[in-house]
Amino acid sequence: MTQTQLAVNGAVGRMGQTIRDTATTRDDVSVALGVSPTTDTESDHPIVAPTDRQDALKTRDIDVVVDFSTADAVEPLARDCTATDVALVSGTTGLDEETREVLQAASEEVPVLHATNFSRGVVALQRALDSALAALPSYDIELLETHHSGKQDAPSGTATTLLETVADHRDVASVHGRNGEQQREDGEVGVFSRRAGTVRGEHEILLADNDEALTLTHRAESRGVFAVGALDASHWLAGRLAGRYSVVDVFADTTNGDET
Ligand SMILES: NC(=O)C1=CN([C@@H]2O[C@H](COP(=O)(O)OP(=O)(O)OC[C@H]3O[C@@H](n4cnc5c(N)ncnc54)[C@H](OP(=O)(O)O)[C@@H]3O)[C@@H](O)[C@H]2O)C=CC1
Ligand SMILES: O=C(O)C1=N[C@H](C(=O)O)C[C@H](O)C1
Repeated sequence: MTQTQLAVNGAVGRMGQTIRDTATTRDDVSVALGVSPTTDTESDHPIVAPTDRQDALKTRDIDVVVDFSTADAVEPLARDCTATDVALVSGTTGLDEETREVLQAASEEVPVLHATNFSRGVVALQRALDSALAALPSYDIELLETHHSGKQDAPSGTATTLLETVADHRDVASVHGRNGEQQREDGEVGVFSRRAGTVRGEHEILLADNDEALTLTHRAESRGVFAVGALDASHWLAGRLAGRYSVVDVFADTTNGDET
C-alpha cells in the first residue's frame, strides 16, 4: 500500500493534535509536516509557520494537506495548495462566501474535499433528515447543537449543512434563538447553539406536528471520530484528478480506515 504523506494545517489545535495522534496508529497515512502559528516542541515532525508553508509543501513532497484551523486561514491555504499542486482536505467551519469560492476555484487545479463533519454518523443523519423531510412535508422543524466552550463559530458548520438540507425541501428562514414575545412563524426554523465544557459535538433536529414529534440526534463521543474520517478522506483523495469531492464519495469506498 502506498503511504500518503500529509501536512496538518492547524497542527497544534484540538483537531490538529487528534489528527496527528490518530495518524500514528495507521499504515496508510503519515504526517510529515505540521503548519501552525505556534509550535510544538515535542513534535516528531517539523512544524512551520503559515508563511513558510508553501516552501515546506514543495520540499517535503506532501500529497495532501489536512486542515482544521480557522475560517480566515483557509483562503491562503487553498492558494498554497494550488501553487504547489497538493490536494486539500479541509474540515474548518464558519467559511464565508468568498472563501467557499476560493475553494471552488482551487478545485479546478487540485483535488479538494471540504466537509463540515467527518463522522460517518452525520452522513447517515443527513440521509435520515432528507427522508424525514420528504415524509413529513409540513411538520415544524427546530435544530439544537451543543459544543465545547472553546468553539469559535455559531451555529456549527454541521448545523449549517443540515439547514441546507432543510432548504432543499422547502422555503425556510432560520431564527437564531428566541426572546420575549416571539411566537413561532410559518416556515421558521429555530436554531439554538449551546456552548459548555468539553462536549465534542451534538446535533438534534426536531420535526413536530399532528400530535407527534420525531427527533434525529447525533452525538460525537470523541474527536477521534472526525480524525478517522478526515484521514480516510486524505488517503482516498491522494493521486486523484483535480475536482470537488465529498465525504459521501469517500465513505462509499472505505470503512473506518480500511478499503472496502
Ligand atoms: N469537519 C469536522 O468534522 C470538524 C471540524 N472542526 C472545525 O475545525 C476547526 C478547528 O477546530 P479546533 O481544532 O477545535 O480549533 P483550535 O482553535 O483548537 O485549533 C485551530 C488551530 O488553528 C491554528 N491556526 C490559526 N491560524 C492559522 C493559520 N493561518 N494557519 C494554520 N493554522 C492556524 C490555531 O493556532 P493559534 O491557536 O496559535 O492561533 C489553532 O492551533 C474549527 O473550524 C472547527 O469547527 C472541528 C472538529 C470536527
Ligand atoms: O468545533 C468543533 O468541535 C466541531 N465542529 C464541526 C462543526 O462546526 O459542525 C463538527 C463537529 O460538530 C465538531
